[in-house]
Amino acid sequence: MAGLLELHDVSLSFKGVRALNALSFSVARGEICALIGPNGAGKSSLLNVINGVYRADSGDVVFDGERFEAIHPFKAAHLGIGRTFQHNALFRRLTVRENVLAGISRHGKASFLENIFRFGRDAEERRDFEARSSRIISFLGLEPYADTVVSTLPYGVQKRVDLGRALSASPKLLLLDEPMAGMNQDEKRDMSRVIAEVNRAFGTTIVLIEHDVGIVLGLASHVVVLDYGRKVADGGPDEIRTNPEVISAYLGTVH
Ligand SMILES: Nc1ncnc2c1ncn2[C@@H]1O[C@H](COP(=O)(O)OP(=O)(O)OP(=O)(O)O)[C@@H](O)[C@H]1O
Repeated sequence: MAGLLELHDVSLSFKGVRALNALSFSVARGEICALIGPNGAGKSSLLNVINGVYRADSGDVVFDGERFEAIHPFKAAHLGIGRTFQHNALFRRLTVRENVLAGISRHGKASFLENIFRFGRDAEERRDFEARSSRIISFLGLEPYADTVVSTLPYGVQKRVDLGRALSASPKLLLLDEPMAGMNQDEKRDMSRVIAEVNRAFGTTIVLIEHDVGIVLGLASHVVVLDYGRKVADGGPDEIRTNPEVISAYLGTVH
């Protein structure tokens, strides 16, 4: 069966630096796929090609049966590709609820400001958005912070808010760029549990970048290992865990 996301021979260079080199793999509907590999391997560049921030030099991307060589990020979002960034894409002076509402509003008739400040054309739509944002906030365990300004929250909580913002648009595919970066082990375990719950409860297909291999092998059902823009391994966590080349080159000792 065709994957929700398929990459065919995707290459991308920056002034002679090959960020992605004829990369092909497929992400099945409903799976959690982790991208791992050393710094500079091409992981973020790949997410940027998938959601249209970068245009591949060659190759193509097929998302949900639709093939594209280049896509605008707004179109990607409209097709159902959601995204978080290494550095959160949050409105730092707005509250958690307002940030989640902002993610939803992008897909509505009323403007973001109309929804935030509760004026505007479509009261029914606004009530629906507010109910959806409350459900997401509750699902992510963010209720205690719902009316708190984002910039005052601990980093780990902000990462969860960013996940809520991306989730609010009900994406089919969620791209998470280092959702656990800068977290301690307890925060990572919490975030990992939340990501698994999102995947299970909403059936959202997830592609994530994470450096902590222990966390990745416990969370992902599919792991793609990159180095210098090339794919060096592609399989289930057990396959990756026991791949001698992967262990010696990228993972070190895995427990
Ligand atoms: N906008 C850019 N301009 C120039 N070079 C870039 C740009 N983005 C990425 N690169 C280069 O492309 C290569 C792949 O970078 P990329 O950020 O995709 O790797 P990564 O695996 O995400 O690394 P990290 O784990 O450090 O985030 C690197 O050599 C990087 O320097």
